[in-house]
Amino acid sequence: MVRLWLALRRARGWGALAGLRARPDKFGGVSVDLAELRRPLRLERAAFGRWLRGKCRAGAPGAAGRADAVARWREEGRVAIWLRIPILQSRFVAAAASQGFAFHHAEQGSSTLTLWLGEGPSRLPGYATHQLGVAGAVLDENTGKVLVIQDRNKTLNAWKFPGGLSNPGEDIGDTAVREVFEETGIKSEFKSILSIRQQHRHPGAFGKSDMYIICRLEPSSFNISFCQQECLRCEWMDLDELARTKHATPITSNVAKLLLYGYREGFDKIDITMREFPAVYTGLFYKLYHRELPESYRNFT
Ligand SMILES: NC(=O)C1=CN([C@@H]2O[C@H](COP(=O)(O)OP(=O)(O)OC[C@H]3O[C@@H](n4cnc5c(N)ncnc54)[C@H](O)[C@@H]3O)[C@@H](O)[C@H]2O)C=CC1
Ligand SMILES: [Mg+2]
Repeated sequence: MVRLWLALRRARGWGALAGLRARPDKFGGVSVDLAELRRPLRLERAAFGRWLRGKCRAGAPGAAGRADAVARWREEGRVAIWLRIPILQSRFVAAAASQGFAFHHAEQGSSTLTLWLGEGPSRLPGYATHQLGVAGAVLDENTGKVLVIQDRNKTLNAWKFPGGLSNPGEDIGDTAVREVFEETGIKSEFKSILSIRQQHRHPGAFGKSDMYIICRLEPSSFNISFCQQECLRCEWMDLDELARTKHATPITSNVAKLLLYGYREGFDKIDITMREFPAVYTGLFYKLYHRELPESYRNFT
């Protein structure tokens, strides 16, 4: 009899759920990570579905592997369930979806699904809403020339500042400096932010919103060696000419005029500069970007 029970248990994979933990969060939800399954291959998709539905009797008391998972969390007054599923265990996604779970987000190696159990519409925060692109307006103050490119992959060959998408965890200024170097071979240093463009439903952002920041950079090398895959043309152009030409993208045109104003009247008129501070999270720092604040106001108490 015991043998039969064990055989049944093994066949259905219920034992694989033992040891799975439900971790409460400070908002009243619970998180379950299927990466914690000890023998994921032994757990059948249907068995997982039954466990979620609350029709199996697997696992130890107190563990997430006990019966009535969703119903029990609902009774306990949990407001939400976060379910992380490693990509190789993706067969469980459909089982969870049939219980009302929906995708919250996916990373390269896993997806996270959520189910809102609380009163009224879901109050769970969404995932990433924007992609970030950063360009560098590299101005050689000695010659009044600015570095411009034409993209190889665009139908309209308009002049623009070199730039591209930010990598995860990358500072705005670092993206500008890196992209400028990769696309043109020019080395530069971050000075300030000049403009921020927000565009919703951007076709190049998979229909999401796009933030496009243009930074003012100071060059430390001048010999162009541009990337043949990404750029059609690249040159140092008179800032006056860029501000006047019709062959520039509208954003480039506007920012060229702003940069010209700063070049003539003083960059303090246009710069959004950066200061770094320790974050409340131990060991981390953040960067604060704002217009120049006089010393007397910085120390204002
Ligand atoms: N007004 C302006 O001056 C313009 C501003 N932007 C902004 O610049 C930022 C993006 O800059 P980019 O130079 O485009 O990024 P980027 O410099 O990071 O280059 C993107 C690379 O990905 C490749 N790529 C894109 N989609 C692809 C696909 N489906 N398959 C294969 N390869 C693909 C491209 O060919 C390119 O090599 C965005 O924020 C955008 O809004 C873009 C164009 C013009
Ligand atoms: Mg680019």
